Amino acid sequence: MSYSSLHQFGWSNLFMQQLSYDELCADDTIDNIFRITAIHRNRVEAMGVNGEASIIVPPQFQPVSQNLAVGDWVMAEMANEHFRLERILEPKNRVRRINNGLPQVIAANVDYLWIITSANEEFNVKRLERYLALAHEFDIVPAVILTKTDVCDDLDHYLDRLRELGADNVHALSVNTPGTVDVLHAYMHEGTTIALVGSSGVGKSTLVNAMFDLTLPTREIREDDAHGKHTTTHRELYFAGNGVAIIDTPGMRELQLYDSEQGIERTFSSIVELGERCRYSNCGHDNEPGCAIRQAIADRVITQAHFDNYLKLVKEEESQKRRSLGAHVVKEHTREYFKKIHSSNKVKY
Ligand SMILES: Nc1nc2c(ncn2[C@@H]2O[C@H](COP(=O)(O)OP(=O)(O)OP(=O)(O)O)[C@@H](O)[C@H]2O)c(=O)[nH]1
Ligand SMILES: [Zn+2]
Repeated sequence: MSYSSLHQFGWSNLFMQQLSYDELCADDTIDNIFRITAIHRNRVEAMGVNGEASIIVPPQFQPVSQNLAVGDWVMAEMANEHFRLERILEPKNRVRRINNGLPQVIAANVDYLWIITSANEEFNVKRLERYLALAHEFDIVPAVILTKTDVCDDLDHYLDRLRELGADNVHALSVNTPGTVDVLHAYMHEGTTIALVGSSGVGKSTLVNAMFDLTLPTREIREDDAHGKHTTTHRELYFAGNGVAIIDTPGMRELQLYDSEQGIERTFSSIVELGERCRYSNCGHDNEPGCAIRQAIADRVITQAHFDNYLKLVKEEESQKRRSLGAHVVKEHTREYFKKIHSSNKVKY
């Protein structure tokens, strides 16, 4: 079996180069390489060249939710007829969030984030901005996909709002309008990993089923745990026939931003740039004279809602930092943050 047979699951040189010379020489190394498809309390489900396997996670990698995510590449050894996790390969990226005050990893090695929204009352620019910030923070290429354009009376309204987002990849389509989904083929090459986000009912499953050789099963799988009790678990990564991996996790839907300062800056780059032009370096963008942000809102260059959402995300980011790092660090962080916004750092008259 050659390593190229792992490409369909997303294997690349990034992982290959983490193997030692001895590992590369050994014939059976490839049988011990897996990509995680589901996470449980003490074990993970994974895909390898010989098919699916269940891998026991020993104590040094616990708690599983903080150390491993769907999409991770791992190495495991067979012991007593069970695979045991030995090593986690350094990922290309990892999506994190805070859950009950603790950082949790929810997905790893993601190439594209398909941010799905529908052309109806579900549509919400603030939510889209939040998802864009998430993608930027974790180095994932975002694509905003507007669905259900076939049942919408005023498509221009939605297209205008999308334009205001300033995102690079924006697509409007409907599974009922032949040809409109074809633009998405540009994202679908062998070895690519696409994660889906979007509210319930926007058409995520419908789109995946239309685009891929794959039927998304019902999300909840009943199974027996070690004590014979029923637990509900989630399968979260699927491989489509064309070698594309799809990540669809509840965690992504409940996302809160974590350590997302850079993502916020990139998503709201126009606001950050405007802030540098305020007359006073410590401008609170409230009623100060010479505030470039207030002026831009008055001139309709940016909307009040866009600025409010920016402030909300900055505040959310700070309160999460406070919870996870302690108040002292947040104070320092906030100072640095605003220093950066006012990097020109001089008062202009
Ligand atoms: N008219 C129209 N209906 C669509 C389109 N895409 C999806 N739908 C319908 O929207 C409803 C919800 O679609 P789903 O694919 O189940 O939505 P989802 O985002 O996967 O929802 P969850 O699984 O709850 O997260 C279904 O009744 C679909 O038939 C579309 O392009 N046009
Ligand atoms: Zn200002």
